[in-house]
Amino acid sequence: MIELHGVTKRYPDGTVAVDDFSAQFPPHRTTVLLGSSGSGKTTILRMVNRMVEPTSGTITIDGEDIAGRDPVQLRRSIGYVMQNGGLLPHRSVLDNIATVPLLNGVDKADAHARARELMALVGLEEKLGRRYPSQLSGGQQQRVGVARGLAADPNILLMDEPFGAVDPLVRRELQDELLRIQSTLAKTIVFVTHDVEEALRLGDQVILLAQHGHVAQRGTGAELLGSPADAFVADFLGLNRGDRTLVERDGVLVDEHGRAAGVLRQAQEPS
Ligand SMILES: Nc1ncnc2c1ncn2[C@@H]1O[C@H](COP(=O)(O)OP(=O)(O)OP(=O)(O)O)[C@@H](O)[C@H]1O
Repeated sequence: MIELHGVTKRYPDGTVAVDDFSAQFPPHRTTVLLGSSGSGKTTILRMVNRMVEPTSGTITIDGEDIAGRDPVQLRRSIGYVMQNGGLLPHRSVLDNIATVPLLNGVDKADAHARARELMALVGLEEKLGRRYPSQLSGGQQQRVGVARGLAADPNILLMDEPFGAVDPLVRRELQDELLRIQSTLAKTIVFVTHDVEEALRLGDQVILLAQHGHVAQRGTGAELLGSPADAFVADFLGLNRGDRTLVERDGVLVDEHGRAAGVLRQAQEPS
């Protein structure tokens, strides 16, 4: 369990990105931080692996305050996937995936063998392993990013708008792939997005943020849709927008004409 208690981040220029944020990210579940640009999602995510240090407040992982952990060791123990993959341009796909195991001292042959397994897991053909990132499509690069995040077999995977830069069809494929992977690996995932549909599809828990990391509402997607806390939440979720009223029916979002407008993630036990 990842727990944040009264966490505030004030950047050196005085910007209060996150103000008194508290939350729990339960194990083996996907928590989505949903919010518009500048609401503090990335800052919250990066405080979990100490890429950003909180100004005040406490973050614990399984009850242990991470302020007492070695930051480099902590960072390497947590998977991190960022928008555009964040791949190293002059390293092959295999080397990119193997980055953290290699840093951890795993020998190259073993690290590459593991990288090849992960390529299969995320749906990449083995022959792509010798290519450089620029020789891949955007969707393939994102798959490499996911494989790299999983390479050290972390319990926790932080994902920062990982599918934001690809077209809607590929985005949907990548979401499906993540759901499939998560149904077997059952990692503790924290996933940042500003896309409502993506949040509803992927999140076991959705935390909708207003500015400064203020929690507008948290719950399952169905809870947010079924009883939005206020006008901001309803508006953000696209409920009651003009002539469009979306309701949830058996896990599917439908409009007033009964047309499907999206799919909700069903809470399920990982197998
Ligand atoms: N290094 C920094 N120095 C100063 N201000 C920062 C820094 N990083 C982020 N901010 C500010 O903190 C606030 C929250 O930013 P953050 O990137 O956490 O939001 P976000 O919700 O992830 O946004 P986006 O979806 O655009 O990535 C914004 O006002 C941003 O300008």
